[in-house]
Amino acid sequence: MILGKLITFEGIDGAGKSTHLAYFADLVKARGQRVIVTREPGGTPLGEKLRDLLLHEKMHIETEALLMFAARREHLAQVIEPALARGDWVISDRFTDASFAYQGGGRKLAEQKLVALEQWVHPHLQPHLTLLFDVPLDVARSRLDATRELDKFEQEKADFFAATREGYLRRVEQFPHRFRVIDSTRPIETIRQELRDIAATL
Ligand SMILES: Nc1ncnc2c1ncn2[C@@H]1O[C@H](COP(=O)(O)OP(=O)(O)O)[C@@H](O)[C@H]1O
Ligand SMILES: Cc1cn([C@H]2C[C@H](O)[C@@H](COP(=O)(O)OP(=O)(O)O)O2)c(=O)[nH]c1=O
Repeated sequence: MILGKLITFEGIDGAGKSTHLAYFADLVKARGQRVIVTREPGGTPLGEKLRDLLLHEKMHIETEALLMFAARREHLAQVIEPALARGDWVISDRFTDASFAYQGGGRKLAEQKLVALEQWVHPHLQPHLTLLFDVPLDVARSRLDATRELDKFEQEKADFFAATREGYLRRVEQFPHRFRVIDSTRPIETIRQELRDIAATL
């Protein structure tokens, strides 16, 4: 049974979603809600091992998609489903929309294969709310370059990220009721104000 809510954060690398995750979790906690903050790929000991492989090893695109969903299956079983059944809220740094955007959009894996995996791994569960942090590619790239050592995905070329961003925007068109697109080119404080407004409506 689902008593809690699943809220997911999405966006291309460098869009700014990690910057806002803890802030948003605190807003929800301040409303008296128990909150679990987690991430994908990862969120469990096995999932974190799979994350390490996914972010650093070269592999076939279908292997990549299958491992993303394998990590997700474990995450659902160990963390997300028990939390939602307790009535806790789960805020996840990425979930299945990332597979549609990165493996579907970026890597061009057939969408029907991803739909089949989604049907297998979580036929009934969808996020209650998904915040998509959206920025043009050049903004995301300059933010990434400024800060960190790049993993396998972050080393991809601009056309990969253009296709990934398009993949996310297609998901918004398909499921407009659960997405909020955040214009992440604005200053952090302006985005925080929008997050406060969103948290107040939950
Ligand atoms: N609205 C913003 N304006 C300016 N810089 C930002 C903004 N949001 C995030 N950043 C910076 O961009 C970089 C990438 O942000 P991060 O949250 O790690 O991205 P993501 O988790 O989406 O990959 C960080 O250095 C962060 O401080
Ligand atoms: C969940 C998920 C992530 N990814 C990718 C997107 C990211 O490039 C990478 C890890 O995500 P993320 O945790 O956002 O990386 P970082 O902490 O470095 O910002 O995994 C997929 O390709 N498919 C998926 O289903």
